[in-house]
Amino acid sequence: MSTLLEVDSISVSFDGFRAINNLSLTVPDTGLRAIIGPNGAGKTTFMDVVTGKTRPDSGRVLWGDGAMNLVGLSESRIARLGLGRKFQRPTVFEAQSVAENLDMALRNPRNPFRVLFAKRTPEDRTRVEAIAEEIGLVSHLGRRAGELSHGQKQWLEIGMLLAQDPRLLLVDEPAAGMTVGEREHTTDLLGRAAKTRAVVVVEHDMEFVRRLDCRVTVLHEGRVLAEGSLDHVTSDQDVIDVYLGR
Ligand SMILES: Nc1ncnc2c1ncn2[C@@H]1O[C@H](COP(=O)(O)OP(=O)(O)OP(=O)(O)O)[C@@H](O)[C@H]1O
Repeated sequence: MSTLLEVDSISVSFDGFRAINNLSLTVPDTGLRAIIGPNGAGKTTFMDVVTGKTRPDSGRVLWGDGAMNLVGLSESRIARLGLGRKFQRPTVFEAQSVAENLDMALRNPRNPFRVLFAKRTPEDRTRVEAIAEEIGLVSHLGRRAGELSHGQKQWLEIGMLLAQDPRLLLVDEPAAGMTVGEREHTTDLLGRAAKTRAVVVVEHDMEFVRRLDCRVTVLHEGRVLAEGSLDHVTSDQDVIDVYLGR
């Protein structure tokens, strides 16, 4: 395993308030990582910096074998390098079928001419089915996305990101609003996706993080408070104090 992403000493201030304070962390090229932290810990700002939405005041975000610095690159350029971001709310094309949503995602990113001129090839169809299988929606391929449950829409959107074959998938609170069964399915799905790429899950829900069974980074006031297994970080006195609001 080698390092895919290295966040090196980044700081972000909003009107003099330090949302991220000299934060450093590394993400290997495969496997799951959870980032947790109380409200205002800087989780969203962290994702915004990595994806190019927010430019840090200082620090570097290094990517891939060549340690390319992503700071200053546009969001679309960073996405094309292989960084996919799943926002909290599902954004799928509700009027289109599950298959059409996956198909569009498959054709969309790298080559716009392909989207304009290409017919759907047998390979595309096979790939759509493989992704539907992976996200557990193979029996729903013909359904309109708008008819899916909240959890199914989230899986579809994850599938649309997987169609673009990202090297890193950043997922914001995937378990929010899901039933227990949907959460289990989501854990399995993310675990499978992380076998061949890095998956970083930003989450509030400790139970969900426990099921992910992965290394956890706890953020607080814009810095890393603790890192390790969930058992390790939840027995850390600083983490206990922060979570109990002491
Ligand atoms: N655009 C902004 N302008 C001013 N302050 C901001 C801005 N964005 C974030 N902040 C502040 O920076 C801090 C970190 O916010 P951030 O949204 O990154 O935390 P978070 O861990 O994602 O919190 P939550 O779990 O509530 O979403 C907070 O105190 C927040 O109020």
